[in-house]
Amino acid sequence: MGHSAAVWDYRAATEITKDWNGVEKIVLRSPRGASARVSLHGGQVTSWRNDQGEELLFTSSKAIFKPPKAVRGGIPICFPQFGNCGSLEQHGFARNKIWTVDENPPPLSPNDSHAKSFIDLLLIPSEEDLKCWPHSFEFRLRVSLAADESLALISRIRNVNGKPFSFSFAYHTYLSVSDISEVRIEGLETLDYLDNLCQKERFTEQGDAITFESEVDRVYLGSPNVVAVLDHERKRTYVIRKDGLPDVVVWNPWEKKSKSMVDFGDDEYKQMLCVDGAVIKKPVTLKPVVAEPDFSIHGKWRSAKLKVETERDSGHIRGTRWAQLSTHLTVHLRCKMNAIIGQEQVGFIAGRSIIDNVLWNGVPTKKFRPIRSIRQGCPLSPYLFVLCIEWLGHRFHGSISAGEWNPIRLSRTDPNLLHLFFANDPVIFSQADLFHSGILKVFLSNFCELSGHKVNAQKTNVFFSSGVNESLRSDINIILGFQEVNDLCHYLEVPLFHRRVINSNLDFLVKRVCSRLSSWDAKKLSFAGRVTLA
Ligand SMILES: O=P(O)(O)OC[C@H]1O[C@@H](O)[C@H](O)[C@@H](O)[C@@H]1O
Repeated sequence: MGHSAAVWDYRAATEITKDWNGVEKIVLRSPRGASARVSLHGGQVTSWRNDQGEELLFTSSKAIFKPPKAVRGGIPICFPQFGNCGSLEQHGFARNKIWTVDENPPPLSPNDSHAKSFIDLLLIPSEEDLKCWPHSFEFRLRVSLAADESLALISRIRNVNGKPFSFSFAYHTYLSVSDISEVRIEGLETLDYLDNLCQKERFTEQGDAITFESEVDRVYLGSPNVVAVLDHERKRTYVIRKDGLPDVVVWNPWEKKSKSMVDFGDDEYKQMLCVDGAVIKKPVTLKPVVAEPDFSIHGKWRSAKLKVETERDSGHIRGTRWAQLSTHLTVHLRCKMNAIIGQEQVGFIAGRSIIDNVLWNGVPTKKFRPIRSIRQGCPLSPYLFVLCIEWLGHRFHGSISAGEWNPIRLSRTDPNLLHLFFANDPVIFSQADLFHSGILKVFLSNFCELSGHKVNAQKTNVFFSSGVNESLRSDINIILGFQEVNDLCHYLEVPLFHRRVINSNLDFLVKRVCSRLSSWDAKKLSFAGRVTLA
C-alpha cells in the first residue's frame, strides 16, 4: 500500500548500499512505491521504476558493470564532450569515473528538495583527467524522485580554473519502449538537425512526428523545452522537460549497428530509444567563478500512463494528412519568413514588441510609432490569431485520429467534446489523467513555439468534475501549472453550468429577452414579424 506524501520521511527513503563491484549505489523511493537507483560509477541513474514497479529506463542484458566502462543503459552523463567531436574519448570521461556523495552541496531552490527523495553527487577531476583535459571543475549532480514518480536531474558545473573552458553535454537517456516501431516523438517536428549518419550534415525535419524504421542518430537543434515520447503499445508517454539544454539527441542503433556493439543484444534496439537533452551545437563556455556556479541545467522526466484504451478509426488518414499538410506549410513558410517579415516585427519573434520597421515589397518603410496596441487595435490581429488557433484545433483532431487522444463525451451517443474556440478564448475538454495532461501541455507548448504566443498561466483555469480525487488533481495541476477553480464563471458572457441544468438556471435569459421585447412597439411589426416573434 502507498503512503501519503505528507507523512513520508524523504530522508529515510534514500538508502545507500553497494553493488557487486563494491561501488556505492543509492536507491531513492517515493511514497507510492516508485524508485530510482543511482550509481557512483558515472553518477549514472541505472533504474527508474514507476508506482507499479515497471522499469522505465532501458539497460542492456549485456551491459558491462565494471568501471571504467560506462554501463549501456540508464542515463549516462556525457561531459565534457558529447560524441567524438573533440580530442577526448567518446562522450567524455564523466560517465566512466567514480563520483562521490556530495555531503555539503550549495543550496538549490526549495522546490528542488521539497517532497522529493534526492541525492547530491560530486565529480572533481583526477590528476589523470587533468592531463587529457587541463581544466579544474566541480560537477554537482542532484538526482531527485518526486511523489508523482517524476525523476529530475540537475547538473551544476563550476569552473575553478584560472581560464575559461568550453564543454558539450548530454543526459544520454535510454528510455525503455515496447517496440520501437510503435513509438513516436513529438515536439521536434519542423526543427533542423545534424545527421551523424551523414557526416553531421544539416537537414530540416519534414515528418509530422518522428517515427522509426531504420538507424537514427541525430542532433535536433534549438528544440522546445518539452518533448514527448509516445509508446502506443504500452499506452505510456514520457514527457521530457529541460532547461538550459537547447539540443535533443535521438538515437537508435537499429539492427546492423546493434550487432557490432559488444555490450548490446542483437535485438535490443527494439526495446530502447535514446532521447537526450543536450548542449552540443554551441558548447557552453564557462568563466572561472569565485562564489556561485554560473551554469546549471535541469532535466525532468515524467512518465504518465494512459488508463483508457484507444481506438483507431477511418479518420486516421484524413487526420494524418491534415497534420502533414500543416507541417509542410510551416517548414516552407519558415524559410521565407525572414524575407517577408522584418526582424523587428512582433508576434513572430518571441520577446519583441513592435515599434517600427515593416517590409513593404521587400523594402523597409519609414519608421513609425503605432498609436494603438497591435493586439487590441489592429484589425488584422483577430484574423491572425484565428489562423494560429486553427493549428491547435487540427493538432487535437489529428491526435484523435492517430489514437493518441481520447476525447470525452457527455453520453454514448453525443459527439466528441474537444474544444470551444472563440477568438482568443479557448476552452479545452479532457479526461482528467496524467497522460492527457502531459499531451495537452506538449500541444500548448508547441503552439506557443510555432505562433509566438504565450499562455497566460494566471488567466488560465482548470476545472475538475466532482469524481476526480485530490491527489490526481494535484498531479495534474503540477503538470499544467494553471490554477484550479471551482467555477469557470462565464464564457462569452454566458454563465457556464457545472451541474445538471434545470429550467430556473435559464430564467435570466427569459428575463433578458422579455425586457428587450418590452421596449419594442408590437403595433409597428408586420403580421409576418409578429408570427416570427411568437
Ligand atoms: O557507444 P556509446 O559511446 O555509448 O555511444 C552510443 C551512441 O550515443 C549517441 O548519443 C550517439 O549519437 C551515437 O553516435 C553513439 O553511437
